[in-house]
Amino acid sequence: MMPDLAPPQESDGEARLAALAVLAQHARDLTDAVALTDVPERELRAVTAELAALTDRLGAARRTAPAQPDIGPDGRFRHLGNAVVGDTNPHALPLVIERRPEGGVRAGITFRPVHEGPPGLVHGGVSAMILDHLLGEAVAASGRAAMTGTLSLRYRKPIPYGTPVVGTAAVGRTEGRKTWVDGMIALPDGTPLVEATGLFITPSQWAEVVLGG
Ligand SMILES: CCCCC/C=C\C/C=C\C/C=C\C/C=C\CCCC(=O)SCCNC(=O)CCNC(=O)[C@H](O)C(C)(C)COP(=O)(O)OP(=O)(O)OC[C@H]1O[C@@H](n2cnc3c(N)ncnc32)[C@H](O)[C@@H]1OP(=O)(O)O
Repeated sequence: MMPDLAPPQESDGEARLAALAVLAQHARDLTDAVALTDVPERELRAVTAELAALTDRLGAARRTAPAQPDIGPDGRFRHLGNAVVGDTNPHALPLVIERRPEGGVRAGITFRPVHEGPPGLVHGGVSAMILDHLLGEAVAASGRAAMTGTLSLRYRKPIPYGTPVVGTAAVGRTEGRKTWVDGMIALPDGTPLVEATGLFITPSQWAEVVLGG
């Protein structure tokens, strides 16, 4: 059995979810502003007090988990609370993933200063997270659903933040519940920056629905 999609919470009207997505975007902008601010200490303390009050207001009604996967108004699977693609998750870039007509997936990515690893460059763990997700989406685009079993990365060149790069992934081969997937993050001219290969496993409990037995 596949995990059931969560029944929508009564308060999850589309207008509220759209408002939450706007709030999440402001929270992303806030994290960038925090990472880059150079205002004096007194101003930092004043902003901190205002933020603490806002955190309390949002916490007045609090769930135990972010938005769970559901089917959006366009009839497509979505996961608004996901750390990579979730519109209502401030941690998400959020990545917008297209399915390519020739197979596989593609996403334009612009990393931000909050993704800093080596000075001035993107953290390798952040690019690994993005590639993990892209590989998983390529598996889903091929008509399967699976979890990462192994993920192997080759960091060829550092990724600059602030400049657009491109992520791609496509399924290589399948064998029973196993799906091998390759992907990369590259410059727009195709120069590879990080290459990934992963083995994704369809959990035995999902196999009947996903693979027909
Ligand atoms: C993640 C999606 C959730 C949403 C689901 C709903 C709908 C899906 C639709 C769309 C989704 C769209 C996009 C998804 C996007 C992103 C994906 C993000 C991916 C992640 O971020 S996901 C988190 C990290 N991931 C884990 O948290 C996995 C933890 N783990 C487990 O949950 C189990 O461990 C599991 C399921 C891996 C296997 O469990 P199992 O019981 O089903 O399989 P079993 O043990 O029977 O092994 C069968 C054969 O696979 C081999 N095998 C097993 N495990 C292996 C491994 N790790 N490496 C190499 N080979 C392995 C065995 O050696 C055997 O091989 P053999 O048959 O040859 O002997």
